[in-house]
Amino acid sequence: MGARAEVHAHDLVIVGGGLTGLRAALQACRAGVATAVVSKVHPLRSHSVAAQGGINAALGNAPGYEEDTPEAHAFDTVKGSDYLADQDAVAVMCREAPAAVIELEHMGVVFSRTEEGTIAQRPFGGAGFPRTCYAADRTGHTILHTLYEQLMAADVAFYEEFFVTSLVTDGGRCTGCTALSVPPGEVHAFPAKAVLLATGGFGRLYSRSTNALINTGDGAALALRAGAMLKDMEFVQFHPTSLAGTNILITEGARGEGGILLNREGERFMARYAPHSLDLAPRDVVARAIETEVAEGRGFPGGYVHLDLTALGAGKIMARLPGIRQIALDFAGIDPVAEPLPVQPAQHYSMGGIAVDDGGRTGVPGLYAAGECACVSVHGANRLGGNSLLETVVFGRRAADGIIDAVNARARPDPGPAVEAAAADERRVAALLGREGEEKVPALLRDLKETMYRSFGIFREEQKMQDGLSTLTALRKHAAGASVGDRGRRFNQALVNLLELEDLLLVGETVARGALMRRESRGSHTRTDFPKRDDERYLRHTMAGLADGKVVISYAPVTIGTFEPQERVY
Ligand SMILES: Cc1cc2nc3c(=O)[nH]c(=O)nc-3n(C[C@H](O)[C@H](O)[C@H](O)COP(=O)(O)OP(=O)(O)OC[C@H]3O[C@@H](n4cnc5c(N)ncnc54)[C@H](O)[C@@H]3O)c2cc1C
Repeated sequence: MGARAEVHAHDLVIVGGGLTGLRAALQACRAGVATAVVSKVHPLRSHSVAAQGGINAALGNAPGYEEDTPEAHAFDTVKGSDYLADQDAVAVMCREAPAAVIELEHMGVVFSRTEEGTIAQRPFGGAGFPRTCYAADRTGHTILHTLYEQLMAADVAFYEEFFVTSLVTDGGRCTGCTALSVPPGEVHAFPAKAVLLATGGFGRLYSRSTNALINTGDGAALALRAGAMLKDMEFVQFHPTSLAGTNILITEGARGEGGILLNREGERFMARYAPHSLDLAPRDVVARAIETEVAEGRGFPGGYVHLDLTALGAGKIMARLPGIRQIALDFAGIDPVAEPLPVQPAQHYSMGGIAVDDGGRTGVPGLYAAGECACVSVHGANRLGGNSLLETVVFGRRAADGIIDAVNARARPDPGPAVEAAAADERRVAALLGREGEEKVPALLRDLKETMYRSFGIFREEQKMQDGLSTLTALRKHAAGASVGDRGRRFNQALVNLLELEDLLLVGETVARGALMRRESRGSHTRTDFPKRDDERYLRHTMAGLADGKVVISYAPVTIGTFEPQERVY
């Protein structure tokens, strides 16, 4: 080592090759912006590929539900968010949804069809209409492959297996990033006029998660260290139905198609929690209900309830939920055509993220963010299923549109600061590889995840959270001396895991501090010691920033539009 870092200069560097990153890249390339996509895995292995149930748009294609509108979609979204979403951002997303879905169809996404041949739509939780467009139960896979195909014909540079380690700032402006090329184990410099973070969520902060192993909140940590703010980090979604034990997702589409939840007594218990919406209440409501059934002894030993799809029949399951059937067969040895599935809640989605406006701008000039790593605030305290895929394509495109204008007006930055940052990260990598500490990364990671699940899970309470925060502080100290084990440079996954652990610890602290300071229950943030929503004190966004290396919490107003906050009843 010691040689000068390799330098890759572009107008725009997009960090992340999921749906957000690819949709943004397509837009930027088509406008002639020299664009790079940097991703720690091959883009088609991005977590978006696992999305199952569908993408929302008020197309009104379901027979009998033709009167669906973007306004109805916006209302459901705002109510689902427990009124914490910014209503101007929600209006943008819902208004642009039909065109975004039709655009995907025109690119080649093979959506499932109605009898009439239009895009089929299924009911999803918290939605007043069947609004979720789907490709069986492989919607993310289908869309991601289509966007990737489109990009094969565009002039974009892909850097795969590059782990972004730092954002570069020069005079307060973001002028690129540095990334560890994992195969040789070298840090490269990426000077750029703009950087768009599209790094996905931080699900792997929790011991029970439906997320891919790569979802470690790197983007949020990078942004925070570069001076950007994070927003509403305490709002973490737990999906009600993951396969018990493995926590692989069983899509909400399974209930949308008619699946029902039963406790050990064979009771359709959702009738007690959401008498009108039943199994299709929003996720926060259903996850709490399952957790309560289990806690009160009406679950099955091992902590789960049943999701019964048998009434759907083999034909419907094969046509609409083939992936779910295969998952159940492969990972539980159960055929849902004949038997109910054991399900339990698991962490699923990060509502909070890097604070941005509806053009993806963070507070740091030149730095943008979109998709699950960002918080434009369309999900508030609880996301509705099907709205995340929508967010990726709508706000991925919008961020790119803003960036195109911005980069066209600027000259390329001096690459010097990026080169210096790469050299600094190279020294850091060498130091990490040389550490002799006793602490091992896998054990620290396990403690962190279990702490988060125990202290900042579905039900939260002051003392448990204080204990959790103390453990996080201790874990940060231990991690500062942890050794990597493998000292080699090539494909050093243990090194990547240590870098991810550092990011998760920082992100975890923002979740913890936000949760402790929000003394109310709203959406996914349920405090047993403060069970009511408190609009007077907490109808506001939690903002987390870094000052002298410490997480500092402040608050920002919520944008209310036509929908006045009301009690949520389902
Ligand atoms: C199992 C499952 C099913 C889902 N189903 C649905 C659904 O049906 N409908 C719906 O609306 N939502 C669904 N969601 C949510 C939705 O899939 C995600 O929110 C969305 O796909 C996120 O897309 P993204 O582009 O923002 O991030 P991702 O797809 O997670 O992509 C992140 C990218 O960032 C890269 N990256 C991260 N860190 C770094 C780093 N340090 N350096 C370089 N690259 C980095 C990764 O390599 C990856 O390419 C589901 C989620 C799960 C877990």
